[in-house]
Amino acid sequence: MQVQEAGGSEQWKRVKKQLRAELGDDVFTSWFARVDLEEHQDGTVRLSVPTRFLKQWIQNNYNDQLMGLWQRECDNVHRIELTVRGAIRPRQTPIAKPSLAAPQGSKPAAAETRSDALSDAAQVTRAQAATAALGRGETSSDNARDVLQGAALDPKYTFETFVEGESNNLALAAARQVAAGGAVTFNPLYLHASVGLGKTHLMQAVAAKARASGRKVLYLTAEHFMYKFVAALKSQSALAFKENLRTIDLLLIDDMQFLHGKQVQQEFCHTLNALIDGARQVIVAADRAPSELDTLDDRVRSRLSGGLVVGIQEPDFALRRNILATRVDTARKTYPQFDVPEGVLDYVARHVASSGRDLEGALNRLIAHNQLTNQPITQEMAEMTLRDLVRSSEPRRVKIEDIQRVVSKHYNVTKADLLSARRTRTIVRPRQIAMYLAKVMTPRSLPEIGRRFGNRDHTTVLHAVRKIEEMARADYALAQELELLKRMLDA
Ligand SMILES: Nc1ncnc2c1ncn2[C@@H]1O[C@H](COP(=O)(O)OP(=O)(O)OP(=O)(O)O)[C@@H](O)[C@H]1O
Repeated sequence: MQVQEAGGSEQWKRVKKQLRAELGDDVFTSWFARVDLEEHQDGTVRLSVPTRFLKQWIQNNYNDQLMGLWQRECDNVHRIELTVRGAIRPRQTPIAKPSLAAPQGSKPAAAETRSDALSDAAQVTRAQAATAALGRGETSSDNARDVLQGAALDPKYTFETFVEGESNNLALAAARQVAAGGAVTFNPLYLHASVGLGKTHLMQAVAAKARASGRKVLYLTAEHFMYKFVAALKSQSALAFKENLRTIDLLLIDDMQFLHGKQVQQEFCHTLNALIDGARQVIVAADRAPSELDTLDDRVRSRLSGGLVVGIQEPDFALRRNILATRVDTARKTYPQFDVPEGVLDYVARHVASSGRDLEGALNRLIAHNQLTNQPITQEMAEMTLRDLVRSSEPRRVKIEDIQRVVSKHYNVTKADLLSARRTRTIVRPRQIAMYLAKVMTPRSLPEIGRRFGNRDHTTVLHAVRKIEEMARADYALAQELELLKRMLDA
């Protein structure tokens, strides 16, 4: 057996110096400040760390880097071994005297056994106590513990109040399954949608349900996560922060698009890996698909895409109408006299088309108007009260004539064909598309659109709008074509 190579501590010093240069002070301090060299013998470098968590973390995330740096120092190194120091073992001088060198594995094995007898919770407490004992003060351990508190949940956001529609049914089903617990199947679950389409509502519904069933849940926005992480780094309690995160059963990160900063992303990725590898559930929500999160590091993006990615589309008329009806029912619990005629609900659902948030805003405005003026809610009152909202939700100021011109040119039919009663397929489809575009791109009502398309009934227009919405959901090429037409009209 080869005895301890002289100069190991010098080598370890250089390895640490290089690690610090490569990782930066903050990351180096949070992971490597408490790593000691125990032995360097027979090509094996034995390092010790204070907790099992730290051992696993370094093994999972920094093993190759450590190996590379050691091999630069000494090319016979072929193995890095990490062991957990016992809680009360006095710190040893890194290099044992040659005559005292223990047989390979004997001491670390004992240390490991002692440490394994301690629960994870005890280790976390110990890490925090150690941090405090190092004179880093109350704030560091407070910060670390504080991470588990997460952001407050809005009691309104439950599965019961979430309205299902074609644009969100897959996301809802996945969220329900995750909330129910059991075997972890989609991990991470990644929900994406543009603003106000119900991501936060669904995330919080999952969090509330999982928490009620006794699971340890942490719901944070990405900004919140960054803030906590940076605060932990500043107070030098990053290790306890990460150890605490590791005890979570379900981690939910909202508004992922706001996660910035290389170091924070790196740490988030490590946390993600640790949780997923430990079969803990992670749910992430963002305003776009992972592939479009261009501020994110490739590794984070790829890990995020590795579970189930589900988009929530814009609500169709039926869903908007149902969301409104549900909201009216809820409002009636507080204002029993609140009454919204069906026609007004249709009007709001048709004209406030962009998101759940806008629908809610529109309804709140009707309630306020009704309460403050005692005026009943009528079509006229709604049109007046929601004037600016309807106008601002009009995506663009496009004229029906422009739509007819662009569509007829694109599909090679005449405008007269579009307005005619002819029912050949080559004319029916472009006509329906033109009516659909008139609905989504102009503020015109269905009867008015009908009139402008050869005096058709408003139900014919409604049928065309639904038909095209339905086809575009199933047919990606058609959805693309509609986008193209919209862009041409928008130019
Ligand atoms: N399907 C739905 N059923 C009931 N309410 C909904 C639905 N979709 C959206 N909402 C409501 O619309 C509002 C906005 O939704 P939410 O905050 O969840 O959107 P978001 O996608 O997280 O948007 P942002 O990215 O802007 O945060 C909330 O009040 C929510 O309850």
